[in-house]
Amino acid sequence: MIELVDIAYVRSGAADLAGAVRFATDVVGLEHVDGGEPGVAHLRADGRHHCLAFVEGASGVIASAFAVADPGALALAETELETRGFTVRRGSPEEARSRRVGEFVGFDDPFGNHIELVVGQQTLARPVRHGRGAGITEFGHLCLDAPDVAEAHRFWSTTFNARASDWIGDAACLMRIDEVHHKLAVFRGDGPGLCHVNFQVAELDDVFRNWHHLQDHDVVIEMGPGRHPQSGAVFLYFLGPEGLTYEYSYGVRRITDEAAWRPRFFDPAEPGSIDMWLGPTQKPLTQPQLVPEGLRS
Ligand SMILES: CC(C)c1ccc(C(=O)O)c(O)c1O
Ligand SMILES: [Fe+2]
Repeated sequence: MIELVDIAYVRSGAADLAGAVRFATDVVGLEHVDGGEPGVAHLRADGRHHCLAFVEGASGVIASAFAVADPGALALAETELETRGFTVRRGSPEEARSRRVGEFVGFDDPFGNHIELVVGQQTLARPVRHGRGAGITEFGHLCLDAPDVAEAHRFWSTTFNARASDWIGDAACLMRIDEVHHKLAVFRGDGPGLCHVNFQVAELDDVFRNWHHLQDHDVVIEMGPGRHPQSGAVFLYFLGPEGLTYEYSYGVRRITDEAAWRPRFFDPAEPGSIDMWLGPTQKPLTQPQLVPEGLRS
């Protein structure tokens, strides 16, 4: 069993690199950390050097990365994945530099999502210079697509230390690797992909202020503001360039009594199972079946 200690970053292709960076800073509120690396832009939300990297090229996710504890744990993870039949590739020193990590390995999960395991992700001591005062405090979670959510859970919970916190039928599984209700989610999709990246904000007011800001700037709101019954967080999903969906959320649950927590099963057809406030979906999050019938717009 490989122990993931945190999420690290998402690396994504951007056909219009400047446009993707402009949106991530001026609209989302991330910091552009100028690394002087042509064709690569690093975006920062918290102490991590970056949690999102755009690489000039075809749009779409390149890798989703998780941290393991140390180089010994990474070497063991490499062996374990190979024993389980995965083809694992060690990143070159140059690739590691671009990711601001000490070392990393990459492999494809059973559905074709490219995953990187990293050690020594760089921390920046200075405060985040937010592109806009959106209230972002942290890179909250990443959500992958997979055609079979139960199978994806089996993979993440047997190969790794991920535990199901809650299920939304066979449409989604929310998994924790520490006390936070989920840092990894899997959402049913036709194939592999990145469903969304989540950023936590400091206050409830930030969600609503951001909602107005996004509307004022003609950003496509995909869902929200609403409240997820799973994590209890107030959320807002919106669409950025390159097809990347962002989520702001406030107030995610922490599971502090590990032994007492039992995953719950929410029926996606039941009103309120995604949004306790029963809000409409302006643009469905890829999968219309997630939105209860009658609430679909
Ligand atoms: C609809 C998606 C998969 C979802 C569901 C619930 C939560 C939450 O409880 O916070 C999310 O963050 C989601 O992205
Ligand atoms: Fe989410």
